Amino acid sequence: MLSIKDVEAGYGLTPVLQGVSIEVKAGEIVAVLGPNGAGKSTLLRTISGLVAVRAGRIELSGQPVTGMAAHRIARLGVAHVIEGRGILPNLSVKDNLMLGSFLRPRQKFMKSELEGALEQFPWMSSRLSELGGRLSGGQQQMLAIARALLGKPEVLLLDEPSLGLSPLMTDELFETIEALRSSDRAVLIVEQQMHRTLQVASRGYVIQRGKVVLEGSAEVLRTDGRIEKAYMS
Ligand SMILES: Nc1ncnc2c1ncn2[C@@H]1O[C@H](COP(=O)(O)OP(=O)(O)OP(=O)(O)O)[C@@H](O)[C@H]1O
Repeated sequence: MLSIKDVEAGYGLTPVLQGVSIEVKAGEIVAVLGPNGAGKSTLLRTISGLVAVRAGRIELSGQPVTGMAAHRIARLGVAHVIEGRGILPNLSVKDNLMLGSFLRPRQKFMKSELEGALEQFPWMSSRLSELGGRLSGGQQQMLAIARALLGKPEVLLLDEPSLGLSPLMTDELFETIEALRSSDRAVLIVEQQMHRTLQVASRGYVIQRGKVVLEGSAEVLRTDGRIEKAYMS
């Protein structure tokens, strides 16, 4: 579904990703872990076209998207829930949700789609007319995810969704993420909460200084002491 091969990317003169290769198949939740500044967010930004690819290639369901503009990549089915939620605080919850369907201009925003989203996030039903900015941090994060899902993405990129959430909201968020597993969607999640993430992911990659230093099944990574080392050094 999503294939990243030998990708290099960075900002100005600073190289960040240095030959990163990652695969995410449909139906998988794959974790990207690693210390602060390793390049995890840069990896997601490179996939969604917000940061330019300097070398290597990115394919989406076999189609090359390397160097494509971000809006085209989004249209091909990549939804990026950026770090820090990114909802529009002055729009209602419903309007925020409706923005999720803008990628499919020829289709009307179906009532049934909204109902589908609300089934997944039942608490939203009673808050549809409230301003997004009045929701708690965790609820805003769920709203950002619900909005991304309304675009019916093939690939969902989640950047540190638990950042700043209370332990209770974090529990709820991880339950939501686990429920995102579906046979036709690939999810790539960047998280600091290593153990929690490896409970919902099937596989993971550990990035250190812009390189993949460890990869494997979540089960193996959970018990691999090298993962802690990668965080320390
Ligand atoms: N917009 C930017 N301009 C210049 N350098 C940047 C920019 N964004 C990130 N960097 C640098 O790129 C490197 C990788 O940052 P990135 O945010 O991808 O790391 P990360 O692994 O996601 O870490 P964190 O968990 O702290 O967000 C860091 O050295 C960071 O300072």
